[in-house]
Amino acid sequence: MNKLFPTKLSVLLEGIAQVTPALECDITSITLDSREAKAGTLFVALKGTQQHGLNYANDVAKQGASAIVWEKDGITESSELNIPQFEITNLRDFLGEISNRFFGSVSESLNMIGITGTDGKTSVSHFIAQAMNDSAVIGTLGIGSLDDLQTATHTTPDVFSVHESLVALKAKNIKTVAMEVSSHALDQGRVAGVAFDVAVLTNLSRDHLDYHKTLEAYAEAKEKLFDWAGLKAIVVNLDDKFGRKMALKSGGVIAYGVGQLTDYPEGSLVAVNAKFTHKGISADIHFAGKQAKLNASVLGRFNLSNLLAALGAMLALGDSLESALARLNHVETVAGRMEKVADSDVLAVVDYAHTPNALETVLKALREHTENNLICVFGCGGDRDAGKRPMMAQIAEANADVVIVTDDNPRTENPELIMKDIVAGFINPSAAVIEHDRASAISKALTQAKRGDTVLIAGKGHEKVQILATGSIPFSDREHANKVLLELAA
Ligand SMILES: CC(=O)N[C@H]1[C@@H](OP(=O)(O)OP(=O)(O)OC[C@H]2O[C@@H](n3ccc(=O)[nH]c3=O)[C@H](O)[C@@H]2O)O[C@H](CO)[C@@H](O)[C@@H]1O[C@H](C)C(=O)N[C@@H](C)C(=O)N[C@H](CCC(=O)O)C(=O)O
Ligand SMILES: Nc1ncnc2c1ncn2[C@@H]1O[C@H](COP(=O)(O)OP(=O)(O)OP(=O)(O)O)[C@@H](O)[C@H]1O
Ligand SMILES: N[C@H](CCC[C@H](N)C(=O)O)C(=O)O
Ligand SMILES: [Mg+2]
Repeated sequence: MNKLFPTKLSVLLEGIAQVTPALECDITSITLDSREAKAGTLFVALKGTQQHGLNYANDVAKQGASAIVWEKDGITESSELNIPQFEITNLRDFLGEISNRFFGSVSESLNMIGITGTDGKTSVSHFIAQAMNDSAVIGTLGIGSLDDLQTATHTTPDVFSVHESLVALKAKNIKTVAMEVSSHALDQGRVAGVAFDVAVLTNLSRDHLDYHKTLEAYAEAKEKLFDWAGLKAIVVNLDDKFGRKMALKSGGVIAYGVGQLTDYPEGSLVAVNAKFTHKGISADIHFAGKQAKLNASVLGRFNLSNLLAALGAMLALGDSLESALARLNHVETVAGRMEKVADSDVLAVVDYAHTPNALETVLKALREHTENNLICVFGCGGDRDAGKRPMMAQIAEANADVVIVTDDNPRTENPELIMKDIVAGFINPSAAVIEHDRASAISKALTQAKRGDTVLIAGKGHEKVQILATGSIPFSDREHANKVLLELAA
């Protein structure tokens, strides 16, 4: 970010590193990425999972950067440079402070809702943003108010981009930010220094073990959000084991669930008499002795849980049950989440289920909307947790009548080997159809579907590209399915 008024290096690093008058300079931008460094930049070199940012010290110096701070982690010395450089032990611990000094602690003047959980973060954040005035999201589908979303490369951007985005949102008169906080982000300090008011947990199940290695480490990363300094409230899912654990935290807990009122502690946010039709979801909502009606036109049992999470966050920020529900009742399907493709005799749904839990939840939810056969097209991403591949196969086999396995962003991995991992999970591998080409797989599913059947196209949701080792090629599940359905109808 380029600032009109620079910050002195000594101010940015006060108490973190000694900046002598000889080393003093004006900082006008700050980055973790050497490629963005230029005159006036403070380059913050961290040790990552692949390499150390300090490898790029010479580059940033040549690019005219003003100073470097580097994380002293396994590296004992850097090369001679013509710009000031400071080695700092535990540099990651200071990222929040540095961000707030540079960007001006803007999150303190916003209603900040942090949403974490394995599945449902995007859905909950978008439900909140649809229902609240002057709101914005930061997450998988982009950054900004919903009518002005700027695409993002990550669910949670790096720490300086997060703070920079908050400054931009504040300048656009945004008052509430519903922000997805991934486990990677919590582990890497990408939300350091953000003053969250409300922390929301949707659920916790298996994902990202390529990165976190164990479920315990994954859960520990998620838990950080519920111990955040300054939180006013936490909103947690009592239908989830980890949610029940988080509900034991002290202070301002809004705990939600779907079922009978008597199943939950007094004062919980509970949806009873839930009904699911092809038009949507209805339920009676109880909270702290009050009752109101929910009537929303989104599909899938799990979305009732997501709506409760959104409602809980709105209540935590001071909304009344009646007024929050009046607005939540108008929410629309979130792009690529349980999204009906087109009106036809066949219910074709595009959904972003890319974890075992999501796939099972979505297949079970769709079974409630299906008269005859449930056909499932899915694949698994390359360069991502390989352990979930056989699990997803097992779930597809158990919950769908027909399974077609296809490619889903193989990235740098060999699609044949990803397929092999998936197929290993089937009890009866010969019953599954293998079709690497995603367009052909979707065509096969829709062509064989008959009236009363449902086709689930899982894994890529809103995505507009297929990521291959050779680069990305344009591909949209929704567009392709729509085209096939139109051809079949002609
Ligand atoms: C595993 C992971 O999360 N990696 C992220 C992390 O990289 P890293 O710290 O391991 O960095 P590295 O590649 O070892 O490089 C070390 C340092 O050198 C710097 N560098 C690197 C190259 C260069 O030319 N110049 C340079 O300065 C990097 O900025 C970094 O600070 O920090 C980088 C900069 O912020 C991220 O781009 C990168 O995301 C990678 C590409 C990624 O794929 N991340 C995914 C798994 C991810 O973050 N997903 C989550 C969750 C998704 C969800 O479930 O919703 C997300 O929030 O999106
Ligand atoms: N509450 C839920 N419980 C179980 N599965 C869910 C829930 N909400 C959504 N899903 C499933 O997860 C998929 C992804 O939903 P969503 O994009 O909201 O999650 P996310 O947590 O943001 O995912 P990502 O980690 O990719 O950012 C949905 O398409 C659906 O299949
Ligand atoms: N945010 C998730 C998205 C996965 C989407 C799926 N299509 C895949 O590529 O695995 C991740 O980065 O793990
Ligand atoms: Mg998301």
